[in-house]
Amino acid sequence: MKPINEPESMEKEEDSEVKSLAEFLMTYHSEQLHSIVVSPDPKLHYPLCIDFTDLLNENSRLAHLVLAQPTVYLLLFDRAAFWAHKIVIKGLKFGEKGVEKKFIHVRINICGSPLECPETFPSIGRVRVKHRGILLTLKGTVIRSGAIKMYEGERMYQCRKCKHVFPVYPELESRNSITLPSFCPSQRSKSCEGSRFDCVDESVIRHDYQEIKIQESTQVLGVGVIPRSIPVILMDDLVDIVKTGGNTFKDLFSEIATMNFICFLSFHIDPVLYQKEHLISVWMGCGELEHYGYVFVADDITVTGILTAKWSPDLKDVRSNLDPVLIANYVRRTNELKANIDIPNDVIIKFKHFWSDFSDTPLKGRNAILRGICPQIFGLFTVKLAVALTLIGGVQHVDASGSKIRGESHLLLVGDPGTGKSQFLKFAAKLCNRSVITTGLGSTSAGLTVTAVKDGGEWMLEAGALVLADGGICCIDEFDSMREHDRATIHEAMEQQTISVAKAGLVTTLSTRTIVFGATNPKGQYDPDQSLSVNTALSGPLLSRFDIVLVLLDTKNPEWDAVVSSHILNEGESNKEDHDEDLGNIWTFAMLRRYIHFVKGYFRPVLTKEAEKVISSYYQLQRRSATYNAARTTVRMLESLIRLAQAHARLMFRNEVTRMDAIMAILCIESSMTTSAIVDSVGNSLHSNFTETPDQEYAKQEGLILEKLRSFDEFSGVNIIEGLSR
Ligand SMILES: Nc1ncnc2c1ncn2[C@@H]1O[C@H](COP(=O)(O)OP(=O)(O)OP(=O)(O)O)[C@@H](O)[C@H]1O
Ligand SMILES: [Zn+2]
Repeated sequence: MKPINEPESMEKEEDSEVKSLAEFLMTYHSEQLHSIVVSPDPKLHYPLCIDFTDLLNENSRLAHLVLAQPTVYLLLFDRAAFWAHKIVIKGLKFGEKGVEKKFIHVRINICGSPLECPETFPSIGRVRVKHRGILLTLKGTVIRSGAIKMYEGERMYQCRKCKHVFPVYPELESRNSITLPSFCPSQRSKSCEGSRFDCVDESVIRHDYQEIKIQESTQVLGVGVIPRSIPVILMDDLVDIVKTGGNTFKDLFSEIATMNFICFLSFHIDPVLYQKEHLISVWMGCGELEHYGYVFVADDITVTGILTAKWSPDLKDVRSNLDPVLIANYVRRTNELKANIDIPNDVIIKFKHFWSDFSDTPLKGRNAILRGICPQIFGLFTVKLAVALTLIGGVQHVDASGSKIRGESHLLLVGDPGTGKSQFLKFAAKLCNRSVITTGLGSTSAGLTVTAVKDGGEWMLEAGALVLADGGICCIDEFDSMREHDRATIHEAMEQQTISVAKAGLVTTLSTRTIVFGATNPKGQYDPDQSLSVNTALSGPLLSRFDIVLVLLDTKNPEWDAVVSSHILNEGESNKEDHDEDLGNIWTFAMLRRYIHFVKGYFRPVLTKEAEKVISSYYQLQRRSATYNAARTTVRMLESLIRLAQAHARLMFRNEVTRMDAIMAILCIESSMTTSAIVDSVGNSLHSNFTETPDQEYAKQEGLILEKLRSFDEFSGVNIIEGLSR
């Protein structure tokens, strides 16, 4: 049985389009064709990726036809690829073995082409009927992934009268029904008029099939706009290409297949056993998955495909709708791309020059950077330092017992209304390349963590804010308003950075390597005599997951009010406080974003002995001091001190954690304690301001802290953090 792509003969078919497309492929993609030809397996579906820009340059007429009539021209392109690979087989060098393939799919990458325009690249919420049938590109985060199924695609029919054989394609819109032509499509000179056709045995082509759902990123929406989502159909080599709460299933299955596990990966409710070389849907409890180190990430993807529509399933008492759906032709995962904010060399040289200018007054240089954080907010030095350290974070490592200690810090602002919390949340979200801004209740039904939803009779997992922000930051306003079920799962999400799910038969583990930046108002009037738990209605264990908790009390402070009001009123003239203008010009938002990204990726600071001694003494002092707050003086505090000290070293553009970094980490923790153990001046972070001589100020603070630690006899004691900070 010749495969569907096989034109009877290029000459007879007079199919000049196929010929031109085949020539284009031979010119631009001979290596891909060659590697397809020498691959051994004739039954697999092979992708052949082309750049739309090349096609546009080579043959703009054809490029526009592919854009306007992709349903026809993508099929012609596949036939052209099939034809071209046969030519390559004929042209193989002596001794090279080529295997004829049945399925080659041309995949169109529009990246960098003029197609990246609103017309052909709208946001998901702007998709309309006018986009139906053209080659469309959408961008979003994978929030759901359905079971992997088999789909009966094209098949051959034969005319009873003239024996002409022709392909018939099922229509997705009408639930893959087959519509036969009313008359024989044979184009022989004498038309046949036949109207009765038989399906040719064994001619049905079956495809791997998977349905996912992508949601537009909340970052590109205005505040309060509901993120839209759209189903996407993946077929053949595109199945499993994205991860949503699931590693690339292929690696997972091939590993399990070799282990001959017959269990069912809980994503697929209807276990379907494919042949070994395809996929074995397998049961697998999350324990085993986690045991094999499979934790999961929601992918940001760009999908190019054909927009069509599909009737929703017939469900009792539920109206059937014609839902838009995108049939994917090409999928590009962009999280890795997004992760690499481009930092040209000349910018790195600027960073180095900046620090060489401040080699004598390093904290003055640091404060110039901190002033770039939320410049519209006056003062709040402690908050700006905490935001910077939280965004930069520490170094993830594995401790002596083999468990992973997170590198990401978490920050909570507890403040009266109007103290600038939301401004900091929004600014921090913009500084990160991957961020989700939400409220404690969560902006979708999935809330903060994850939820199981029934879609077309099939259970799926829908990722919540923390899963969608994996690898970035999740800014949560009204943190205390989260749902009960989120309160339970967020503990694991913030510390172990995973969410174990066991809902509706779905058992898996999702990854949440996310910075959590929360903001909440105190419960009623903040009572300094009460613990943080009482003032925030957040449990001690949940509070202990935050490296820093800053309290912003709008206590009446006349000179502070005068300074802030004059700052706000003069905002129009100069957006900078009175300090060196050119410093403000260096640390623009873009430079700050690049700096944070650079120091986070470039430095892996290790604690010096001095820093270890200061941190371990402070921790032991805390454990013994009368005012210590049990909920916050746990080993977690020790890990926080190390993370913050490492983050401060990175902020200072250094690869080792000095005593200064350790003391800065202590000052941050002290600010969190509200009732400080050793530094009296902290407490209400709202009125912390930048000083003109930070280096001199620091020398005083350092003396004070070391004095307290020295008086504490453990200062020369056993160093308890040896090995913690590797
Ligand atoms: N120190 C400050 N300097 C300049 N502007 C400030 C300062 N503090 C607050 N503001 C201004 O007050 C307004 C309120 O800020 P914001 O909305 O962030 O407060 P909030 O703490 O989030 O309030 P709520 O708790 O009600 O959400 C903003 O316009 C902000 O710019
Ligand atoms: Zn016929």
